[in-house]
Amino acid sequence: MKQRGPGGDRPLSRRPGAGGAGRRSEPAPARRKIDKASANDQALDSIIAADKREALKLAPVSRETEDRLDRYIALLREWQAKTNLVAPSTLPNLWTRHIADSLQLVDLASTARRWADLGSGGGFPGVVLACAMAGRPGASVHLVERIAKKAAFLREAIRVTTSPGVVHLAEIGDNVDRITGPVDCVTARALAPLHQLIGFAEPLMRQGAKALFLKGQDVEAELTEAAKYWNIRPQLHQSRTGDGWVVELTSVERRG
Ligand SMILES: C[S@@+](CC[C@H](N)C(=O)[O-])C[C@H]1O[C@@H](n2cnc3c(N)ncnc32)[C@H](O)[C@@H]1O
Repeated sequence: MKQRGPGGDRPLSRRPGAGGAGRRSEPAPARRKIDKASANDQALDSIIAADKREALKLAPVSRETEDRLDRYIALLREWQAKTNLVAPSTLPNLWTRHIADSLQLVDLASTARRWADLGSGGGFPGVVLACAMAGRPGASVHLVERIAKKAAFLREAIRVTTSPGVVHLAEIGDNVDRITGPVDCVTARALAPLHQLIGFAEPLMRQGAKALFLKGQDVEAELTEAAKYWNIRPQLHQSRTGDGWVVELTSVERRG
């Protein structure tokens, strides 16, 4: 029986580009697209691998933690295709920009085992901290996020990394004082201006938590604003991964 090309009655072997004997065929457009996409994926893979080497120089981790972080990044890249978890422009620098940025907090609270990360989004710093805390006795990382899709991603990330995270799909204001048991350290990145972050974290800080907030270059202006509402004695740590700062607070008191 003769094969028919789609939408016509000419034999397939006679279609233009079908590659008759002695004639070099051009790849069909769909195939060309796939080849280009996979070349792009491979280029991105090697950029990310180089960035990972840089990141692990800035923030070294154990082999076990690295394995967990690899699984997390693989999942994030898979989900990123359908859900915006990080700014697409930061994908080549996932490890330095997001992973190392988050890991630097571990050294600033070396005895902390129980953490709460507010507004976790795609998991920075919360999932990274959970990966780093895995295997430590008594470790837990609470991740608070109000968008259901992101909370679903965070749950999956905690599952695939087998790390001690607890995801709360909730508004911070409604949830933060319902986190059971005391927390040693409360964190947030790219969530809100400092004076609001302090308001979010205050219930946990009253119970003894210290706060580590990842902030950008305009930290001085945010501190000036925060000082209108709060008595604070901030300690500033220059970020290991860029121009930003980590603001450390061990106590806060509402003014007047
Ligand atoms: C800009 S993203 C930053 C995410 C992550 N911390 C990071 O640095 O990549 C802020 C996240 O906080 C969440 N968020 C903002 N306000 C919140 C609130 N009041 N309660 C819970 N989640 C909140 C948003 O849904 C979003 O996912």
